[in-house]
Amino acid sequence: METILSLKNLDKKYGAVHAVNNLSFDIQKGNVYGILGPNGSGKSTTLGIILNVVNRTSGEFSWFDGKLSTHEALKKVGAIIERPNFYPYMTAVQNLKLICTIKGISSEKIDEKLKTVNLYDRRDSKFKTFSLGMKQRLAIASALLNDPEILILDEPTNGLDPQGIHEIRQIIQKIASTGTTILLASHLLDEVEKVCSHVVVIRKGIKLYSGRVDEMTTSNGLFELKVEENEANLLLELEKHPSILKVTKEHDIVIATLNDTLTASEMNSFLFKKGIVLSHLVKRKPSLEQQFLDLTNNN
Ligand SMILES: Nc1ncnc2c1ncn2[C@@H]1O[C@H](COP(=O)(O)OP(=O)(O)OP(=O)(O)O)[C@@H](O)[C@H]1O
Repeated sequence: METILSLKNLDKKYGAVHAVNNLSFDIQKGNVYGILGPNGSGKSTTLGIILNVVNRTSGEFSWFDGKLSTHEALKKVGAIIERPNFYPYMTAVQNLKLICTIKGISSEKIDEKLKTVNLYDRRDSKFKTFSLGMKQRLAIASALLNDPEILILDEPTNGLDPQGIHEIRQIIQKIASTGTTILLASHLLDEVEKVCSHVVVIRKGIKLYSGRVDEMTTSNGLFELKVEENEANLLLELEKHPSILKVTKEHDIVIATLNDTLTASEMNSFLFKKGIVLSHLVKRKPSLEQQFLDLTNNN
């Protein structure tokens, strides 16, 4: 697997504020990564360091297995880390042409990138007529003009309405499906869950977890159960089962949290043999939100 970016023991202090604390992780080609953390956890600072706009205090980072200097590597990176400045009285196409001229890149990809972000029909409209969501989509088009290996976005849906958020997330998924690696910073669990395959969870600059979103905890999940009669017997049998860590109640539903793997049919058949007939049985994984809270609490 090709490593696009590698961070090793990266550290950044702003005076007494330890914004990034000994942070290490790798970004592999073709995945969608989220840096997830609450406000002030060091996400923007981390992105600033790898894009050479913030100086690190210590530690290392290397692009493309260290084969290229950071300056050369950044030509293969598309990034939006601030609200971009476009000219309000120029059209979408005119703005993108100007960016191509400034960056010294060919303007032949402008139409293709406008199509990617669903702005082709509005290509000749002035920037000042665009909604916030359209402005953000034009920014993404501008970051794609050089066909980057990796697209970096800082809080890409901040300030947008639900429709705008949905559009941006769809576009990110579309870009990822063409093989472009993506790294986005977000404080929204929901966003990372919907868009990313991998996540680096940070709090106060410290990494709490990095890995696949769907393997964020080793939790075995839980069962929701209900019986029409003799609930006391159900509780008793569940408490005796070796794969069950704890038994609690939420309204009229019994929750059995697992400490080992157990399928719904195994659970059903175990209880049936004990003479217990269930009226409700659902197996659930804890939500990402719960997993995130568990991680931050445990650390
Ligand atoms: N230029 C700066 N000077 C001093 N402190 C800074 C500076 N930039 C960031 N910080 C501090 O570093 C910490 C991390 O900030 P950073 O912006 O990287 O976090 P973040 O996770 O991106 O948060 P947000 O989503 O709110 O931008 C915060 O405590 C912040 O106040």
